[in-house]
Amino acid sequence: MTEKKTNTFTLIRQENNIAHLVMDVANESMNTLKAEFAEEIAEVLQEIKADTSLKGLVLLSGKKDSFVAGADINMIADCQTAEEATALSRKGQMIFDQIESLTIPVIAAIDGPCLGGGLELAMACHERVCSDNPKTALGLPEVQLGLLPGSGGTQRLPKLVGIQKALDMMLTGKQLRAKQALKAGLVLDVVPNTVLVEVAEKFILSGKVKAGAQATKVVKLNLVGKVLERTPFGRKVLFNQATKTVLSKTKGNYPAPLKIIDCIKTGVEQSQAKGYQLEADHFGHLAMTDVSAQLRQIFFATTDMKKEQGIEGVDAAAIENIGVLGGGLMGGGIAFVTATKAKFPVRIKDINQKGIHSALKYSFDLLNKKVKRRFMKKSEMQKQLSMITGTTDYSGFKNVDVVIEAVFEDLTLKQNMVADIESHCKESTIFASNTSSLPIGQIAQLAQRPENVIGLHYFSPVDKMPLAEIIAHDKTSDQTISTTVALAKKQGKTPIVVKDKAGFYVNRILAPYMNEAAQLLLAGEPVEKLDKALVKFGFPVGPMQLLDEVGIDIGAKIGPILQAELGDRFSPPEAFNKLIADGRLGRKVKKGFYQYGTKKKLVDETVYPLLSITKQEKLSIEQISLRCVYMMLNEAVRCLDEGIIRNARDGDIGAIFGIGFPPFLGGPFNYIDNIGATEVVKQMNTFKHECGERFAPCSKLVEMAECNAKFYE
Ligand SMILES: C[C@H](O)CC(=O)SCCNC(=O)CCNC(=O)[C@H](O)C(C)(C)COP(=O)(O)OP(=O)(O)OC[C@H]1O[C@@H](n2cnc3c(N)ncnc32)[C@H](O)[C@@H]1OP(=O)(O)O
Repeated sequence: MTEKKTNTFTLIRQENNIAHLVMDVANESMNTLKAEFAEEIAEVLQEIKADTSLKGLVLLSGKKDSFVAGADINMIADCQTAEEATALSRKGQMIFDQIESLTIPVIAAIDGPCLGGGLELAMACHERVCSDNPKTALGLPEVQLGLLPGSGGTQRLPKLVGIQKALDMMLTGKQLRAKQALKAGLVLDVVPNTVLVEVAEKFILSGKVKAGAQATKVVKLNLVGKVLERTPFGRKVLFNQATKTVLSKTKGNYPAPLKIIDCIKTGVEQSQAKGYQLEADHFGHLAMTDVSAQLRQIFFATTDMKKEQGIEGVDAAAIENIGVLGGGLMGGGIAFVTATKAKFPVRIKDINQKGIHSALKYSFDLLNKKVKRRFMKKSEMQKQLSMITGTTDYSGFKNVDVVIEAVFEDLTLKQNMVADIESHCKESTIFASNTSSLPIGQIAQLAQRPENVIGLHYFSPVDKMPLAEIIAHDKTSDQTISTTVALAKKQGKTPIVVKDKAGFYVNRILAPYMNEAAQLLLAGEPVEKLDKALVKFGFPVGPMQLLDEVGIDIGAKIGPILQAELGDRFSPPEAFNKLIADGRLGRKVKKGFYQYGTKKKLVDETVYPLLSITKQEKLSIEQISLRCVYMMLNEAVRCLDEGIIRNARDGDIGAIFGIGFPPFLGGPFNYIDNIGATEVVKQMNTFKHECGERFAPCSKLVEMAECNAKFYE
């Protein structure tokens, strides 16, 4: 065995004349691709080419459980000009071309994440094989950073999996698990990681991997697929449809998806060389956009947040068993993420069997979907379901470490639950309330061990929404905070620690925005126009639809609580009581601002006479969105000023992950920084003059405007 070593790569020649090229970036937990590797790779390739007795090459990672997480995002963020970023892309393309043009068979042995530039590298190899490690994932997530695959990915992926699948992967950034990658034809086989390299070698020795095979690979397609991908007319339909879908989803706010389509189309219809050129040019341009800068910022922020403990220096207590009180929609969702993501056994208590069944059904339905799609084996589903059990008394609660309460929003009921848990569980058991509006301090008021009481506020649907608010009251212990943060992270959530004041952070900034939309409706602006305005601005749904989804009664219940503690800008419009009296509670009763049961989404026009509204369109879409959004911005700044959130970063991530604040704007604080506090204050004063005192900019914002300050320096 001979060896050649550079900083990052080790080339080890095996006795069977196959060489292993091991990538291991020094001092980093994961491999990422950097421009400076070009010289190291050139050196290694020269060595490989010089050895004429080599039969093949296996490319693998020296890191445990991870292959290559893509190009180094810091390196892209450091580019000062589009030309610089284009040059980076060109360099990547050229290096990968050199790997592809090796005359010995090259196979990538993938264990763990193989993303972005990492997958582009693997696709430049002549074949790929991956492990069945649950961490193995193959994808091109560049679009989520406002970029496109810039090292040949837009050209190679369509050749390997077909145009439709490649469009789907690149436009959504979705990652394929091992089995999905096999089904898509992206890998030759899926094997346990203990034999991964051995199998890769066997593929070379058996002749299954051939140098130059990429060029002749024919993707398996059904008849419709052949018509769509292999005829000019079919491809025209395909690309037009993809463009239409992108525009309807992005409302023109995200430039990367259209550029991705452009690159694929150019490569397929013209030539690979033109495709490469366009890919590099578009990559350079996209890297310089504000959209990409904001999306990269979100990546950096969430990576930092993964490391935070809740309270610095205070370790979380060990947890093994979780209890959930209430088997409703929230309780069911919490049990699901606890059992399937955190992998803790869950004991659900409800007052009746029906509640327990509905919680179990929640998990069954979600897991069964995976089984039906063949993403999961039935035995695995059964194993996961067996982690969730139910009771109508407190049997099985003696050993739970954390109890998450998800019962009705009733203070006395919740205080009784605290007392129950204190008498049925261990002294150390944490009581975490999923309340969305009641102060945690009041829930803990009668507690014997208030230090164990905390808020853990999830968003619906729990299995999808990534945020959790962790609310400490005055007496919550530091260890309770760190333990709850650790639990939320294990459940797959991004937690933010917030102060115990009405509405916490997310609902507090949402309420004035929703109220403003209600004011606009009462002034005659049509329901669908309000929703269209905010969707165009970048929210996933508009305020009227959101009210229908959440429940008009829920909004009405939270409003007065916020008003009592925070003032009149939170007073919900009185006219909305008529909606509740009319039984118009939203989607759950199939009666709200919209009609339900119709094919097309239609406004229920009877809502106008019910609220004594005469429709009259006075404002533009832009004016509508600004009025709603500026109310939210102002409240977010107040939250920062009052210490409700710890910093602007938490406020931005909270708004994006909890409400769907447009990610491309980077969250309320990044957005204000971009517009400039002075400009925001000026606009708010204009609104104040036109619409009333509720638009008065808060003192912190005024102060920032005066000294031209930013939240992020
Ligand atoms: C030209 C090309 O086409 C352009 C590109 O490739 S752009 C990059 C595309 N790749 C991506 O978007 C993947 C980004 N990374 C991820 O999604 C996640 O890190 C992951 C799924 C790979 C792993 O997640 P997880 O196990 O939770 O680990 P996580 O804490 O996020 O990351 C571990 C470390 O790797 C770093 N890292 C991961 N991917 C990185 C990347 N692409 N660039 C820079 N750093 C990266 C993280 O910053 C973190 O660093 P730290 O230890 O110093 O804090």
